[in-house]
Amino acid sequence: MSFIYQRSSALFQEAKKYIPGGVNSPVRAFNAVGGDPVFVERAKGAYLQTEDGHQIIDYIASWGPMILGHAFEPVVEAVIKATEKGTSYGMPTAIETEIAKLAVSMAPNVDQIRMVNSGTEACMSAVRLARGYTGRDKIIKFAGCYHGHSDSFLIQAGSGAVTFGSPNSPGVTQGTAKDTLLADYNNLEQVADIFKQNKGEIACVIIEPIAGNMGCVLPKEGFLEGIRSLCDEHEALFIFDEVMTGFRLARGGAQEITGVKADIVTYGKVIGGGLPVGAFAAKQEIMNHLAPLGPVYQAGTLSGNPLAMSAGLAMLTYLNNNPSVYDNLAAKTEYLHKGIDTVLSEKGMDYKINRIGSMMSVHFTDQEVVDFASAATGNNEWFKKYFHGLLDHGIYLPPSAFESYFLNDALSYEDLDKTIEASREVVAGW
Ligand SMILES: Cc1ncc(COP(=O)(O)O)c(C=O)c1O
Ligand SMILES: N[C@H](C=O)CCC(=O)O
Repeated sequence: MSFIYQRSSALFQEAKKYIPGGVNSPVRAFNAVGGDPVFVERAKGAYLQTEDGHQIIDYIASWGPMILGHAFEPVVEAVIKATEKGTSYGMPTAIETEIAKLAVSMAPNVDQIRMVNSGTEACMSAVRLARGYTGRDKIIKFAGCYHGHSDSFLIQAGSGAVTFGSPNSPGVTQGTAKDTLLADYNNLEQVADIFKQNKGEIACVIIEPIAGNMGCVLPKEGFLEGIRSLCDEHEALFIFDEVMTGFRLARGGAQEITGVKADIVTYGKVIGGGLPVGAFAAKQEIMNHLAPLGPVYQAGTLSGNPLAMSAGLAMLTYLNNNPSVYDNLAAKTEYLHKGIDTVLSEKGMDYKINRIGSMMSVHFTDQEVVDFASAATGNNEWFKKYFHGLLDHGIYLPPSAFESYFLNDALSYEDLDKTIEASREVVAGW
């Protein structure tokens, strides 16, 4: 079987005339896997309907937000209802407090939350808040972690930045770059060394507590706990970037799963129910430093937009009332993991599969994938063949090895079996 994407290719050619590279976010362009991207016409549940009329199984869920599947009824209804009342006011609304109250009741260790429009904004604002709070400039980040495209983070960044070979983007000034100090994921000694060499200068450590932008990479036991202690010892703040993991891995995200407390937590994706939302949250004592209460300025014309808040509220309400979703998702992800594991091991291939909750990634390498360097040992030719092979069978995986799969609750075991069988057929000929 081979799906044809003629209309997608034509649409891509047209798009390239008016949009740089034909896309509004680089990873969509398929540069890492070759070929033309698939254009989507609509989506429902676990399936994307392509512009060529094919129904394909979706494993990216809009890069995470669509945890309950596409066009989830309660979210769609909430957005329609909100739209009928008006699309933006630039004035406070009751729904902003409603979603804030619910979000802080689900997330551990935070009292208040501020809504923004993207994960990038959330992380950028969280770091500014940490700098304003501590009166220090330097931050520590980890190679292969992606915190959006704000200047301070485009230093050895993961996701599209590394996929496109510019983890350190031109346009980021030396002045900005010098304040971002780098460590390897899962290397606590390096973090301790950086603290030692920059005594009294580190404002914060920002991390994906469970990483999803170099594939899915899990923290080793003691790693996050060790950073927590270092931050306490040096009076620096610990920022968990939970843009991917927040409300996805558990009601309380990675903080709940790891048991490690962050000082500031950033959110995105699921919290917006598929609309453009980001957020950052902390204890009141830290949040009091934000304008209009404190001197750290942060703002947004469309922040707390009523459509976005309605979508987010419907999504969080469902997840809060149906915690079994998380167990179901974890069971489905484990099933897929085991199925692909069997196929690849029977074939005698070098591979590693990392998984937690509803996130996983397949790495074509013989090394344990624990940081960016080990993720980069993956055989990209195999990755491309695997990606296109599955796409030919109507299965859409993330089009880069430096991304995670995101499973959604609408996926059936039949969909998972189809994916496993397709994997078997794809690698059979290798
Ligand atoms: C962990 C993480 N942080 C931040 C971001 C930035 O979010 P956005 O793309 O909404 O700006 C992303 C995704 O892009 C992400 O995965
Ligand atoms: N890894 C990124 C977000 O999670 C991928 C989405 C994008 O950059 O468009």
